[in-house]
Amino acid sequence: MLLARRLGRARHATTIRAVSAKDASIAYQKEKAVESDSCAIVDKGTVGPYRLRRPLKIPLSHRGMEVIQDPLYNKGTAFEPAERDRLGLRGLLPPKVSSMDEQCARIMLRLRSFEDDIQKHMYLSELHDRNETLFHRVVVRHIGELAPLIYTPTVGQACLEFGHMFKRPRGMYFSADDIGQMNAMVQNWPMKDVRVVVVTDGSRILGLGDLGANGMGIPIGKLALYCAAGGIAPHRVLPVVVDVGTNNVELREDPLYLGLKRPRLTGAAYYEVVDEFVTAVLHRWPKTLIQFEDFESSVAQPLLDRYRDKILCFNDDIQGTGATVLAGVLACLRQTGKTAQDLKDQRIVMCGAGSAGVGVSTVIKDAMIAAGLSEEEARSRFYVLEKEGLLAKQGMSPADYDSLAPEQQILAESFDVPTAKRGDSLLDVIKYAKPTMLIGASTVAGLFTEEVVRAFHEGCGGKPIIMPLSNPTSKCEVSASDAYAWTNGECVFASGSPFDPVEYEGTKYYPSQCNNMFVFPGLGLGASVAEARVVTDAMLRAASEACANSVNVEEMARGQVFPSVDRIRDVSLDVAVATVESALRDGLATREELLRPGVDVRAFVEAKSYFPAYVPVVTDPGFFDN
Ligand SMILES: NC(=O)c1ccc[n+]([C@@H]2O[C@H](COP(=O)([O-])OP(=O)(O)OC[C@H]3O[C@@H](n4cnc5c(N)ncnc54)[C@H](O)[C@@H]3O)[C@@H](O)[C@H]2O)c1
Ligand SMILES: O=C(O)C[C@H](O)C(=O)O
Ligand SMILES: [Mg+2]
Repeated sequence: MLLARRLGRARHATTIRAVSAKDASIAYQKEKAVESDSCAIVDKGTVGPYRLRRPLKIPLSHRGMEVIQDPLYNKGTAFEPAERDRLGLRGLLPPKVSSMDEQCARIMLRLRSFEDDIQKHMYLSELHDRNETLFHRVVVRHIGELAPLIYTPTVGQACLEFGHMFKRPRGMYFSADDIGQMNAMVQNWPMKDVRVVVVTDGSRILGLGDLGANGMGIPIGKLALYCAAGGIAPHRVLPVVVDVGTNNVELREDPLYLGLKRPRLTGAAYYEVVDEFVTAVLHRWPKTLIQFEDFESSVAQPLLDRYRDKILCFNDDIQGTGATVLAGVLACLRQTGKTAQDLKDQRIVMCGAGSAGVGVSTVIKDAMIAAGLSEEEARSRFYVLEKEGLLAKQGMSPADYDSLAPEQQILAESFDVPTAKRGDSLLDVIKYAKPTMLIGASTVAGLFTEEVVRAFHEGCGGKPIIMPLSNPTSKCEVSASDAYAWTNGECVFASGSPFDPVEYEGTKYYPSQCNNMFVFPGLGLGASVAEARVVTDAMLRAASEACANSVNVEEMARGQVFPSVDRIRDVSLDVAVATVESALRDGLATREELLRPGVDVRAFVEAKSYFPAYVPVVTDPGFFDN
């Protein structure tokens, strides 16, 4: 809490409402209804009237308390009588055997009794540490309600307070002090078949800056979505922090900080650590997908360039976000009866020239070229701003221009308003460029002021599209209620962090959430199931189109350009199938079963995706073969 106070936040009071027997009964009935309404459990072992559930094997030595204390095997009060005898659990649990419905009801009842989101986050992470199957089942059932608690925006607060709230470790830490040891260290992870690694160096955690080793909350949150939304089994995921120090002086001075208390490594020494980590991971798990997450911009693109053609990896903030925003843009065109070809007519003001701003602009620019524009024409439709105003070669010193990354140089070179110059303000750019889309990846809360939004609306000549992508909510460029009010309810609004529906002058508006959560779980599932060699732009484009097409009729009618988060599991399946099909088309899938003629890709991906359900637990010496 010390850090939270230093950063100006109030200490969280734990407020819990009392729960009665009547509340418990209502909660249980609701759980049963949710199950029959929306969760058709695919029990892959069901044959006629017999339920043959493939057992989960655990080491012979695992008995009694050890089973209860292992979150991958624990079922808590749901262990059946025969299992209680078989595993030495009799007497270690209360006599009543709970159903999963009852357990879910208990969790939700307790969760809803907390008033504070960070308390809810902690309660869920304790469940995660105690019973993974139940955690993921609750998340799958209540994803719309729980995603903002286990992921953005609450995960941002959890990272800020990580060192102070720390209870037990999850994932692995590879630090600069481990150089030379990493190949041995990976052997310490107990799971044999890791398929997805999400790694951060903690240097740019959401819009909160350098949080060092406290950034671990991000890979944990992303991988929770991989399991619940993407259908990757929990024993196949690994959250990682590569700790090369932190430039956050407050953290270095905090006695409770858990990472290396020294300035970040840079240059060759930095890349040496990341290279050793990547090599070690792939040495033990050659089929693993590595997702780079929340690396600050000066290393994000160089790391991507270093690995993208050699190993199965992607950078979520550059590529995942690019694919996601393009999906939103394609859905906006669909909303107004247009097609991808009409991308040609868009003019875009992007606030932010970091990984997200440049990644998104590059992806949309390439889509414009695919729609028929020349490279030069497509470039000229983008006005990218940074802290110092418009990023433009004109008006920039040659030295400053040379210091830009190549992707930034491309976006700074030509404009369809030729008088555009370095440092022009957002308001000026809006007035002369008359964009059709205003996107924020600046980390600056309130950047889209009333004056800016009204000028944008006036000049855009149609429905203004506003996408404030910065996370968490405290960094968002404009709130949904302000955006609707300042455009007389006419805008299409899609933000990185979620907003509740807005009532404006008697009409209800449904903001969309434009977050890479709609792409990375499905992209990762698809790339992993296909055992793809690499992640290509074509796979990302296919993922993007699948996401755009998954917005259903009701969502379209409500003005949404992204699906509701409640449907993220279905969307991820569509994205995964599109990813696999793209990999197959380009000869990049190596999974043998997928290479057979006439294979039903959707059925295959569905069959491979994890659904959290209890299966019988048996002891077996072949434990690691699961
Ligand atoms: N919604 C999503 O899916 C998603 C995905 C990735 C990133 N993001 C969010 O986008 C934000 C940016 O991420 P990043 O990695 O690019 O960060 P970054 O720190 O690398 O980049 C921020 C950029 O904003 C610019 N900036 C600062 N003040 C500005 C101002 N007043 N006007 C215009 N530009 C300004 C900076 O110069 C810099 O170029 C973060 O908040 C992140 O959480 C959202
Ligand atoms: O983590 C998110 O919510 C999206 C994105 O990856 C980000 O860094 O903001
Ligand atoms: Mg990120």
